[in-house]
Amino acid sequence: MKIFEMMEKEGHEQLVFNHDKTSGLKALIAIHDTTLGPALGGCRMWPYETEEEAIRDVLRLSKGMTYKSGASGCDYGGGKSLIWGDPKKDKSEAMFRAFGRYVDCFKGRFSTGTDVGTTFHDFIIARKETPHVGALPEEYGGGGNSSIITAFGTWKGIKAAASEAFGTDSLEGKTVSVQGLGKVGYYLVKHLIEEGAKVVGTDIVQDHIDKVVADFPQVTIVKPEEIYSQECDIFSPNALGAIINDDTIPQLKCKAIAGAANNQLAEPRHGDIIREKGIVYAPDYVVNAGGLIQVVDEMEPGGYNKGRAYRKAATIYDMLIQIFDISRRDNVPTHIAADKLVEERIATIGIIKRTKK
Ligand SMILES: NC(=O)c1ccc[n+]([C@@H]2O[C@H](COP(=O)([O-])OP(=O)(O)OC[C@H]3O[C@@H](n4cnc5c(N)ncnc54)[C@H](O)[C@@H]3O)[C@@H](O)[C@H]2O)c1
Repeated sequence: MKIFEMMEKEGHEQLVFNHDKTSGLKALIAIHDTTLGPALGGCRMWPYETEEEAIRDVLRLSKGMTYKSGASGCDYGGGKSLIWGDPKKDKSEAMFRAFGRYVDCFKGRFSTGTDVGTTFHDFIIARKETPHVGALPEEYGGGGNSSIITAFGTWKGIKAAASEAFGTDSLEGKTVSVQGLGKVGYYLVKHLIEEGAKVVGTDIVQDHIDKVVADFPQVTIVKPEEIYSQECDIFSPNALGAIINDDTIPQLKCKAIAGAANNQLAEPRHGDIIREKGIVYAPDYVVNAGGLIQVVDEMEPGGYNKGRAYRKAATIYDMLIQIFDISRRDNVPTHIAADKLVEERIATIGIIKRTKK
């Protein structure tokens, strides 16, 4: 494995190995690009089989964060941290304090928070050693449950997709099929119903379905495998990744896709195929940026401000409108247009920063 070659190819700035003998901490911190601002990215804890697998993952995820931060309009770059271990049995106070001290060495050049395998409890501990952690509960100055703002941003994303597909962003009378009625799905359904949309929903957990139906009895529930073929205007994936694939695309009857689930396209070519079918795709990492916007707001001087965070999350709509314009301008699918938007932003802001020096 040639680490420098990999970093050069993908444009990474830094990869730092952190080890603490007392707690057994083995952590990697990757910084991809800091042109727009300090790097931001969650901390994943996972029992990787090999060191190589962990390095590849942290480099890949940190690059993804450059695009996610850039598309959210925030002045942050991309980074990621990773603790090599089993989140079920390897965690300790000492481990997260040691991790916090390593994060602190970056002096704000990198900030982190929860991801797969870590929870806010871990970062309440790390916070004792560094201020550069976010995604904290309200009583610790954070924004609390990020699913609520993610659902708000997703609703704005659905409206932007509707505007592109139907020439109006009103969802009144439109049918939206929602896959996944979990933490984000529940609050998304609330926004949709309040706007007068017809909602078709599905989940694999009966308790999650029951909660939605109890509060919004007008929602029609279908079996999980039936969600793709629903007669609807918009399909909103809020459960799993890779659900836009060779099996599901022929079933789709929608005119737009917009949802919070990460990595919805099984492969990039599926973005081209849905475009050819005339379906507007709102890129997932733009639609689901609400949680990231909340974490960024926690880092503002004076701390988290809910009104400001929601105003910022509402601009997910404007970002998507720009992406649809680039898609038309350059005749490319929207997932490519989203990457272009970020790359153009990095190029122009990079020049402005040089001019000011
Ligand atoms: N919560 C956030 O702030 C946030 C931020 C960015 C992205 N996301 C992404 O949004 C998606 C939803 O996040 P969440 O926090 O609501 O997670 P969640 O686990 O609370 O909800 C996911 C729901 O999908 C259901 N589900 C799983 N497999 C399914 C299937 N085959 N068919 C139908 N339903 C199925 C689950 O039972 C669950 O109710 C995830 O992909 C997540 O990565 C979430």
